[in-house]
Amino acid sequence: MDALVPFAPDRPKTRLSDTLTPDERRAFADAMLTDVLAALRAADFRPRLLTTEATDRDAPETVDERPLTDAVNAALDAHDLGPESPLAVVMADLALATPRSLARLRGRGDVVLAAGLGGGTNALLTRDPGFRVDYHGASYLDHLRAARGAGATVREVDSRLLATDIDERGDLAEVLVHGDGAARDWLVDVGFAVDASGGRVSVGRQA
Ligand SMILES: Nc1nc2c(ncn2[C@@H]2O[C@H](COP(=O)(O)OP(=O)(O)OP(=O)(O)O)[C@@H](O)[C@H]2O)c(=O)[nH]1
Ligand SMILES: C[C@H](OP(=O)(O)O)C(=O)O
Repeated sequence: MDALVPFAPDRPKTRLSDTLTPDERRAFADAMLTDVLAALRAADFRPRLLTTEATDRDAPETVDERPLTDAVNAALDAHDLGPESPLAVVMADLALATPRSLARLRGRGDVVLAAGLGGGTNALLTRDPGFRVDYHGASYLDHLRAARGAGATVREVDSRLLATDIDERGDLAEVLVHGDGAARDWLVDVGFAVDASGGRVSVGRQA
């Protein structure tokens, strides 16, 4: 089963600008991508990168410089969607995604949606030839509406691991606490650690 992984390596993770330098943000985004590709493969998906610039990854890739929604919809146009040929779309910043959580995308339903915290759509799978995406904003609600409007049956996947996209400084604590892959290793290597000294969990960095 094919899984499209959108990836924008040129200026990634701008919401982490207060915490990581541009080079570090690129390296961290790359480490998260490593984890997502590994988890997809372990869940028997065939990952395919949809990237804004060429990468040297060992995965097939389409380079498309258009904004996210246009690029994903072009990939949906090009895929012969149907019950026997679904396409998943899984974001590259799901550092906690496990094979088991990703496998839930295969559930029944013409359109299967895994929400992100904050209203986004971190992962989906469609078998419906008429469904198209509209990312950013409350895209989860937009996707629910679009799928129902197209007469598709919808299944929602309620998964903490898929809901946790890593966008902001506070999200790094989730990676340090729950992650066990390249993204967590990268954070530890550059000096990040969980700081629970104030009774609440945050992240600190050693100089
Ligand atoms: N192909 C493609 N992927 C994108 C684009 N914008 C974002 N992505 C990817 O889509 C996923 C979700 O991205 P966001 O969290 O919205 O954006 P981001 O660039 O990672 O982070 P911010 O700059 O903080 O918004 C990540 O896997 C990004 O790499 C785009 O224009 N084209
Ligand atoms: C791609 C976008 O991600 P967010 O900007 O919500 O992290 C969305 O899920 O619509």
